[in-house]
Amino acid sequence: MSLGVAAAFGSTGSDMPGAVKPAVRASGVRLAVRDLTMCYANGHTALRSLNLSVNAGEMVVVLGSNGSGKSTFMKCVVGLNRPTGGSVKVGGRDLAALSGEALREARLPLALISQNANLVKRRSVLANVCCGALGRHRTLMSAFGRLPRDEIEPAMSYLDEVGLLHLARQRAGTLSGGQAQRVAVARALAQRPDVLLADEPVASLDPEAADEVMRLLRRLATEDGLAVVCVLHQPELAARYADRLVGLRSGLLEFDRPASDVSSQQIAGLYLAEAS
Ligand SMILES: Nc1ncnc2c1ncn2[C@@H]1O[C@H](COP(=O)(O)OP(=O)(O)OP(=O)(O)O)[C@@H](O)[C@H]1O
Repeated sequence: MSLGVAAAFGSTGSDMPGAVKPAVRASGVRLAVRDLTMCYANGHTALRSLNLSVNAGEMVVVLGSNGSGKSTFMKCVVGLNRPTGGSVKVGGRDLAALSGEALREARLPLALISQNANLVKRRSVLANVCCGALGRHRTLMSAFGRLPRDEIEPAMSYLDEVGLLHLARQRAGTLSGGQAQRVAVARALAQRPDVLLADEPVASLDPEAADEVMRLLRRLATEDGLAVVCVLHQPELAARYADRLVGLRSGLLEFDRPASDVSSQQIAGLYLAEAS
């Protein structure tokens, strides 16, 4: 808990009631994808027997050209697409085998950040972050328009975590693109996930803002023990921040290796091969 949050609550920090410090997660596999296959209704197979494991504290970046299956992969993992084969295990439960309330509950440890921050522009930054907690408090949906009181203090600490505590009371519609994306990260943290999925989180950001968001994701993996899976179209950012690079081509896993072992030729080949 930073002095900033402590000051906002007139406290010295650790003695604050209900203070939330992001827990450093125990090590171990957080996401285990086995033989993941997705064949769309039109007969197009977008993923072919994909295998991927992500540990706590690890940051994996998925690369691949347009149409290689990156978004399909993310949607299958988070349960927005029902895979036609394979398993997606989170916390020991196979999301691919669940539906309805059981799926909703089982995917609570997963948080997704998209290309657009999708904030409610007319509401405050703080209110937007609190919204991330709604999945854990379903009855709060009925109190729409009011901040869940118990979640305000943690939300402030998540804002502090992304370096935007000073903007807590500002309307979300006034933020820059980079700030909005960092608020989206704070909103994801309010969900208290074990696995953070980021689908092209820097696509609409300038290089400086993109770097800031990537640094943040890296820190959440290293310091808070989150398992981070990020889809990027910027190989140079991927090489700079990821522990592992995963290359997709036509729905197939082309490589899954430590970032330092992947050559620029291999990355270039990923895109050239897809085009041919
Ligand atoms: N709902 C759908 N029905 C049929 N085919 C689909 C559907 N969604 C995606 N596809 C196809 O599946 C393949 C993979 O698409 P996907 O969106 O996962 O690729 P991507 O790697 O995320 O691409 P991009 O980098 O352009 O976002 C593409 O050929 C796409 O046309």
